[in-house]
Amino acid sequence: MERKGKTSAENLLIKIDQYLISEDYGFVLPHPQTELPSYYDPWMEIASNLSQLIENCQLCSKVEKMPLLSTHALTDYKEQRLAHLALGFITMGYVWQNGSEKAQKVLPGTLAVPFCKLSEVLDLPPVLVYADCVLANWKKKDPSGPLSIENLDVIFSFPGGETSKGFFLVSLLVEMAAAPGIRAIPKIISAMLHQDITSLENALQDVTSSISKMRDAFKLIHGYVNPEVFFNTLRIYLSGWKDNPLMAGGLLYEGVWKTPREFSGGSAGQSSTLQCFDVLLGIHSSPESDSAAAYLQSLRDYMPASHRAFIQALASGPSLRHFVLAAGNDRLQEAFNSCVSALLALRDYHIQVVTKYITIPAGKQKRRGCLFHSAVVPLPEKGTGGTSFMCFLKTIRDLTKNAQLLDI
Ligand code: HEM
Ligand SMILES: Nc1ccc(Cl)cc1-c1cn[nH]n1
Repeated sequence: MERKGKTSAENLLIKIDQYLISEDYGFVLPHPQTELPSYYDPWMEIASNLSQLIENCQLCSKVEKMPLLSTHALTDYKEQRLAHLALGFITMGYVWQNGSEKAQKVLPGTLAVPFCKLSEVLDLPPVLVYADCVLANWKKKDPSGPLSIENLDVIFSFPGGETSKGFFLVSLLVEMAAAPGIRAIPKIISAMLHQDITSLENALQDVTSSISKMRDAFKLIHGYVNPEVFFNTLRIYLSGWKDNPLMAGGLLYEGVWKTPREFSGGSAGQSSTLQCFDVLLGIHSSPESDSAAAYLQSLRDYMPASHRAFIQALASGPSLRHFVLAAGNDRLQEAFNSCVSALLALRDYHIQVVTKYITIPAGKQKRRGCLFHSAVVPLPEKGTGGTSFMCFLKTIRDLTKNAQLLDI
């Protein structure tokens, strides 16, 4: 998709579908494939019945009896994304089926070998990523119906039933709300290159409106995700094995690598949407000096390669911040600051949600005196009860706040 000899700005003016970004769906995979050729039935049967197999303690034996399948028949991109999604769900289910304190440390070769081969083809890590369980894990119930949560379903889910489904579908609707903002980005680049202030102002208003609609979609979380089920069940299955005290050294991928390998768990920090808007607005643009920014930047390795390339092209293009500052135009600066304010409001709202869905249930669990381990988000208490992930979120929030352009 990158054309040699073109500047990154000109590359961005290539239609975004060259980066496998949809005009209508943004980074969401449009109309994901829901079936694989029957040769892959052993994978699809397990992934489609994961919760029941875990509940009946049958997952281990099913995986270990799985035939070693070749990935060669997976030639179409949407087939490959569905297969990575299915193997990702099976892998998380297999590792965490006995709870976070009794993680399986070895992934059987019948799963590890095809998962790693397919991950290499897609340039994704061999772990369930956000692009799997949110962006490629959806279908309409009634194909002629609306893109509403009532008419959407997931392809695969974890234990935690409706909460698992709701968490992925609410995230999907947040991503879909971003589409108008993402398709405004090439218009912004073009307006800067052509010194077109009016078009730039209009495109920035599209970004603001889109981010506001993301927050509206986010509010659905309260009606579809239960805090206790999220905290005690779903969160565990999204856990990774990087810097995870419960899986020191990571997971051994049998038949692939001789030593265990570390990979992070699923996180919306892997969302190309939020990282795009951060780069566009020049938020936390110094990973060398800011560990939170460095952590987020490291998660780009967990994004589809073409989406990662789009963010990199955006980051190496003309600075919107500098353009707006140099223009010395009040209305343009207001339009820029409205984008930042909308993103700040989204992050503030997110922190409120995290308090309801993690901090409060964690406090209840502590008061119940349970041995407390968190896998998906290590929750070491820090000083005055400030946890590392909450400090991380507030750092990113504050970096967003500081991105406002001061009055001319
Ligand atoms: C029950 C709901 C949610 C909880 C408990 C939650 C929790 C967290 C936690 C603990 C982190 C920091 C650690 C990490 O990276 O995993 C985080 C990061 C993040 N979450 Fe969520 N989250 C929730 C829903 C969402 C949704 C629906 C979105 C948007 C689709 C989202 C977007 C993000 C982003 C973009 C980050 C990276 C930090 C940032 O850019 O601000 N979260 N979330
Ligand atoms: N919304 C999400 C959906 C899926 C997965 Cl795997 C993670 C998240 C998330 C949210 N915040 N941090 N991670």
